Amino acid sequence: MLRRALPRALGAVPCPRRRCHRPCPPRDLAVPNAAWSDRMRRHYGHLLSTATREGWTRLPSFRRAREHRHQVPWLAGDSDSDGAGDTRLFPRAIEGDGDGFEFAMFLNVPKGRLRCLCQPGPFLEGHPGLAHGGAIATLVDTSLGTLALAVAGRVVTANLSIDYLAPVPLRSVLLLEASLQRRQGRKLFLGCDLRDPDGDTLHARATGEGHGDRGTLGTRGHAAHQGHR
Ligand SMILES: CCCCCCCCCCCC(=O)SCCNC(=O)CCNC(=O)[C@H](O)C(C)(C)COP(=O)(O)OP(=O)(O)OC[C@H]1O[C@@H](n2cnc3c(N)ncnc32)[C@H](O)[C@@H]1OP(=O)(O)O
Repeated sequence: MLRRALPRALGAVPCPRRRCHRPCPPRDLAVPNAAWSDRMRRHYGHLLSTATREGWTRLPSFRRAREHRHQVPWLAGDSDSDGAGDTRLFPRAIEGDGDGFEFAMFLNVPKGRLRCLCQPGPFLEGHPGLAHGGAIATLVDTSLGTLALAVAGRVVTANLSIDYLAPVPLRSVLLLEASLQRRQGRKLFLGCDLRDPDGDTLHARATGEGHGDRGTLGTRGHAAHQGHR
């Protein structure tokens, strides 16, 4: 008891690495939690109702890449070498609700589009009170990567270019709208805008290039995402 009370009395903060090692079923993290702001919840509700009406798919999101294998069998690479290790999908590496990336993605494969609603948390700080450019790049890469995987199967990011146009305050709400622009052989060209969904602010604009394995750019991703909601 003294061991717990003493650090508290000395003002110690809880360790941010709150890691759970107990075996438990994968938890879908792309749903509202107590750390989501009212704005985040409102936009999520709107996207969800639009999704149902207009044929978009809400993507579940898990802590580990392996937990996505039923959706995206080619996501985790060719090796099982990480099988026994304690790995995390990078944007899900921060465990406290609201501390890192809170996001939910909606996909429309026939239209070649993806929307990612996001609330960057306080552990993504760059300049005081603002999101780090690398955190924004992570959001962009994850969104473009997810869209590329969905439409084309096994793809890796070959190139990413981001124009940072306006700073992103921590805990703000952002809407990233991504689209597949064109295909050229094994190459996919994608782009996205990152905006304040309630205002005029365009925070970032990015383009990315995904490259597929020889012979894999086809309709595998499309088939894998059919009927997944
Ligand atoms: C629901 C899901 C939830 C889960 C969602 C999780 C989503 C996660 C998404 C994460 C995405 C990532 O971070 S992926 C990780 C980061 N990316 C990587 O590690 C990729 C590492 N790089 C590579 O593997 C390779 O370099 C490739 C595949 C990109 C290229 O290899 P290659 O195909 O053998 O290359 P090569 O024959 O030399 O060149 C082929 C053509 O590509 C061009 N080319 C080669 N490299 C590049 C380049 N970097 N940028 C532009 N163009 C390039 C060449 O000029 C040539 O053009 P031409 O002469 O034909 O015109």
